[in-house]
This record gives sequence, C-alpha cells and structure tokens, in this order.
Amino acid sequence: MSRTRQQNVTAAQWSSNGGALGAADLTVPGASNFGDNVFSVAVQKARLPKHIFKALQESLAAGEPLDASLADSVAQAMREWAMEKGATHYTHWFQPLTNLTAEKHDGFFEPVGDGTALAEFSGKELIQGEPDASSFPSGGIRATFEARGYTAWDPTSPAFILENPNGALLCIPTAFVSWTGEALDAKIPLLRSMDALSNEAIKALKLLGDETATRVFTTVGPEQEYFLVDEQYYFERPDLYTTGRSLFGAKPPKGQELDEHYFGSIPERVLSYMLEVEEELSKLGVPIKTRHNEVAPGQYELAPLFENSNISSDHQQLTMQILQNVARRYGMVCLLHEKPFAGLNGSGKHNNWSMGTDTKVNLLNPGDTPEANAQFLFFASAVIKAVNKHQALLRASVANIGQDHRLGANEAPPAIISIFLGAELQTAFEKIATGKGTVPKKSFLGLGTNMLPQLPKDGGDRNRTSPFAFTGNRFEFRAVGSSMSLGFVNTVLNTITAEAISELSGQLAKELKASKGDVFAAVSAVVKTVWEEDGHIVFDGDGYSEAWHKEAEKRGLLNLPTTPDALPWIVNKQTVDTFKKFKVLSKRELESRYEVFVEQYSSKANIEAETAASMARTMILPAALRHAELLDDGGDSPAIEKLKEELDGLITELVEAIFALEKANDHDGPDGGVKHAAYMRDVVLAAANDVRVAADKLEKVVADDLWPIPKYSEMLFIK
Ligand SMILES: NC(=O)CC[C@H](N)C(=O)O
Repeated sequence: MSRTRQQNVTAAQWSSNGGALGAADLTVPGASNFGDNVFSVAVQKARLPKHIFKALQESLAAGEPLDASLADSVAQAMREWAMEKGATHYTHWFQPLTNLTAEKHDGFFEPVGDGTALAEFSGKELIQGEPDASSFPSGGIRATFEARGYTAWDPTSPAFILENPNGALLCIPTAFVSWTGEALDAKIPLLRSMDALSNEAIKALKLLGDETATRVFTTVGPEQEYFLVDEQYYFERPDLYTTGRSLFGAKPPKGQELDEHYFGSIPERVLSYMLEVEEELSKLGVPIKTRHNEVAPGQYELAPLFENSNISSDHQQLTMQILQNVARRYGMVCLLHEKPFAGLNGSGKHNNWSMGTDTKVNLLNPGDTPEANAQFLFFASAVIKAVNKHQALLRASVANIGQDHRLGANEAPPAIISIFLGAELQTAFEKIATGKGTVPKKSFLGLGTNMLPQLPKDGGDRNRTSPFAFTGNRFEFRAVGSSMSLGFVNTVLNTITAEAISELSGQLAKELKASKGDVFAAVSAVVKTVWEEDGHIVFDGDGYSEAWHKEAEKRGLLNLPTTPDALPWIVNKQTVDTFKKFKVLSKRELESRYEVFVEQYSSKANIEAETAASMARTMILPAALRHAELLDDGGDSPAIEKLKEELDGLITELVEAIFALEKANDHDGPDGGVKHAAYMRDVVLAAANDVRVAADKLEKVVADDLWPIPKYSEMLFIK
C-alpha cells in the first residue's frame, strides 16, 4: 500500500543524521584528494619504466598511434596500481549513442590450475575489448544477428577507479566501433573532429605567422544544471521515474517569481550533498570550480574548469553519474532532464568552447584591443562563418525530446540559432568591415562612493536569450541540454569550424599575396567578407521577442522549434559533404545517428504518452471520483450543487482526454522515421497534453488528502 502524501511530507524532513556525512577530512591544511583515483601522467611517471613512459608521452603529444609493444608494460603498471586501490575488476568504459556510458566488468584473477588464481591483465586486454554490439543503438549499422563490435583504448583520456562500498573498478576509457569499422559511439567522431580542427588551425596559424604551435586543442567547460527532489516524492511519481519530467502538476502559488533562490544561500542538505559530489569528482580528477543555486527553486548548478574536449566529455559523463549516485545517499534524486517542471526554468549544459595551441595560446582571446588582434579576428570570423552556414545542424545537434520543452522560454535560448558578440566585439567587426564606428574604450564603473573600488567594465553585456554567446575568451553554446553527452555537439562544432578555418585560410593565402605579406590587411579583408556574407547571424537583442522571430525570418535564419523539425539536418547534403571532407563521420555514420535520434524521440514520446494515460486513468481519475463522493455526502445545498456541477465538467473533460489519448496510443501512425516522430509530436503528445490540462485543473479542486501525487510546491520547496 502506498503511503499517503501527508506521510511523505513527514518522511521528506531531512536531518543531517540521516545523511552520509563525515566521510571527508579535508580540514588538514593543504590536504587534497585531487586525482587520487586517476592513472595520471604523474602516476605513470612514477610507475612505468623510464623509456616506456617517454615513448608513451611522445606518441600522445604527437597524436600518433601507440606502439603495441608498450601496452604490456602499461597494462601491468595500471593493474598493480588499481589493485593497490582495491580494484578487483576492470572495464572498458565507453559511450554508446545513449548519452550514457556502458561497462562490462572482467575480473583480474584467473585460476592457474593448482586451485589458486593469479591476477592477470595483458596489453591486449588493455587495448581491445569485444562487447556484443547488437544491443546498443546503431541506427541500422548493425542488425541483431550482426553482433561483433570492439572497444579500443583511448590513451589520451586517463584510466580511473570508480569506488563502491564493496569494492572498486578500474575503468579504461575506450572508443566503440562496429566490426565493419563504423563509429558506434560519441568518442570516435569527437576525436576525429579534434584532429580535423587541429590540422586546419595549424595551417592557418602558419599563414598568420605562428611557426611554433604544433597542435591545436578544442576545449570545453560545461555548466551542468540539475534539480534535486526528495526521493519520497520521486518514487510517488511514475512520470518522474519513467520519463524524468513531471507530466502533471498545476502551477503552484509560488514559483520562481521572487528571484530569491538564484545564488541564494545553499540549503544545508544540498550543500552537504554538493561537498560529497565534489569530493568524489576531485578523486577522479574532475576540476569542479563552481557551485550555486540556479534560478528555479530546487535547481542547482556545478561547473568545472575547461579541459581538452575529449577529457571534458569523459569527465562530464562521470559528473552526471556521480551527481545521481550521491543524491541517493542524501535521500534525494538528481534530475538531469531539460524540463522537469513546466513553467519554471529548465536545465541546460552551457558548453563553453574555445581553441588553444600546445604553446598555451587561447585563439579566442581578444586581448585588450580586439580590433587590432589579427589572430583573434581570424578565428572568431571562422566561428561566425561556421555557425551561420551550419545553424540548422547546430540546432539539430542539441535536439531531443526534453529540449522541445526547454528551448525558447525561462532563460533558455530560442530554437533560432544566432550569435551574440557583445558591444565591443560587434563594433570591432563592424569597424573593420565598414570602416565606420568607434570601438568603445575600456572604461570603469564608478559606484558612487570612494569607499568602493572602481570596477573595470566589460566590453559587452551578457545575453541569456542568445544560443551562442561570446563571453570574454570563448563562445558559450547555451542551447545544449542538461542530459546530453558533450560528444556529438562538440563534434559538430569542431568540424564546422575546421571547415570554416580551411575556407578562410584559402582566402587568407590569397589576400596575403595581395597585401604583400601584411597580415593585418589580409585578415581585415577576410573579416570584411565574413561580416558581409555571414554577419546576419549576429544578433544582440531579445531572442524571445516576436520582433526577433520576424526579423530572423527576414534575415533567412531558420526556426526549427521541435526535434522532428531539426533532426533531418543531420543527413542534409551540406552536412554529409562537410563531414566527409574532414573525415569525421561518413554518410552511413551520419545516417545511423539520425536514425538513432529519431527513434529515441519517438520511443520517449511513446513512454511519456503511455505513462500519462496510465497515471490519469489509475491515479488521477479515481481521486476525482472520490472527491465526487465527498461532494455527494455533502448534501444538495446550492453551494454543493455548484461544486458538483463544476467537478462534473472537469471529470468529463478528463475522461474525454483520456479516451482520446488511449486511442492515439493504440494507433501506430505513419511508418517509421521522422514522419512517425512528427505524428508522435502532433497527435500523441498533443493528446497527452490535453490530459494534463484537465488533470491540472482537477488538482486545484480535489481535496488535498485525496490527491495521489506530490504537488509542485512539495517537490520544489520541501528540502
Ligand atoms: N541562469 C541561467 O543561465 C539560466 C539558464 C537556463 N536554466 C537554461 O536552461 O539554459
């Protein structure tokens, strides 16, 4: 028998005695556990024979394949280190196209025949694994009977140990490929795209006069937003535990309108949780830097320092996993869905992206005088060009069913991709392109009293409605959703930028001849072309306004509000050509991703619709009928009659909506693919929403003790 809501409210009262406090002792000055569970360069140096360590580092720095003869030594050192830390098993840890990670554990110990067992781990086992590939999403690349797939060690992302109260596990980051050689994961294309961008950027840097850089890395610092709800409530809501979001819930009397949660003092239980999350991530070498309350009540954020995109992507997967695991130790559940609660801020994963050389130069750092910084202007122009040409693909790269609720409201950017540069940069570009305008001088903000310091004023404001905003020394792709892997979206960003750098380098080489080697004059000509051809993607106003929607249409920018609108751009000819040219994803690999994403949308829509129908019929409708009995017991005074009539109308609305939804659920709709996804959106999800509308009205009239599921106020405010 389920508990009543009132009992849950009592159960959700948390005290620190119930939590897992007291694990960390970081109070000793200078104590740090950073990287303790990582087979880091420092650990490798201490444990590998000198010549092996040197050879390993050299091939990693050059981005060259590893000599197989090194693998046995590395494997042995890795196993010994892991076993000292309590590991009994290892796994090839990989990232299939689910936005999650996958792992199959193998023990180190093997019997030797005399009744004892010896720990073994060979170079071959380190380098290659062979999981059954047929049950991972492959978008038609692998049929069910075609099972073979391989995992391949990624030596550029260090191995690490995951701890469990009863043991530990050595995790080896790997790539996942089909027997026919196609990438089945998020990592391989990301690594390929980093190579492509590095090659093009190095060529461009040579033209710009930099002969010292040998490799360019893309970097990412992702901001992870999430919600925490008490687990008592979570498990009372089938919608939360099967779909990740609330499919029902009337607007509460108090939402986020008082603006008091954002950056507010962090509730004690939540801060305890955050400290433990950070302690675990620190052991794994994830450089978490920031934590705070986010805008919606019950919403929080953590963000690491930026890292090379591949490592950042692996670390981001770990972050999502640790956030979810640790929450349970505090009696809470962490929601990573993009829109768990209608009407409140959703959750993004703002992707702070830049490019940097192995000589430690950030190519997107404008310096004090951006208008005179040829290198910055060149690379920023490439980004503008890339984002404009592939705006629809970028939109598609952040498409999923949760995003359809998040984008375009409550501080999440709209579905129209545009770039925000800020006043200083925008005038710098305009000035170079048109000769007009004055770049604002650096200034200070006086605070009206000498007691307070003067603050340097930034070159541009921030813009929360911009999907792609310049923020000082990087671009922040704000449209990325909170549940997403960083893999695909950064693969897209890197590849389209590689293409733009390549094209602009072609122009730059010609301009350099014309300007007789005057780099600034040549770059200015490139900037002028980009500003004229692609400048219309730049917009600094309110991305939500009706005026912008009209203006964007006039500028020819695409508005792709939902996932089925956006996904076809993954297999558009322009995308296929670009990805083929830079050898990041073949047509077949793009098609497989497209099919996987379309199917995920339709399957999730189906799960939402069936959950909504079942909750409405078996939980909400019975509550409404019980309330009707209550009114029946109340006699037949005019007041009661009025209430009965009102309730009757609402019950009729609910019943009709349920029948319509059940009918939609029973109907298959058009055959597979994106047509089916559009049917799910237009018919099935629309029917589920009608059920919600009726149910939410009932929530406001049915007796509180009869209402079967936790209400928004409880989930958001009882901490
Ligand atoms: N403060 C913020 O930056 C809000 C961002 C918002 N939560 C989003 O969905 O992107």
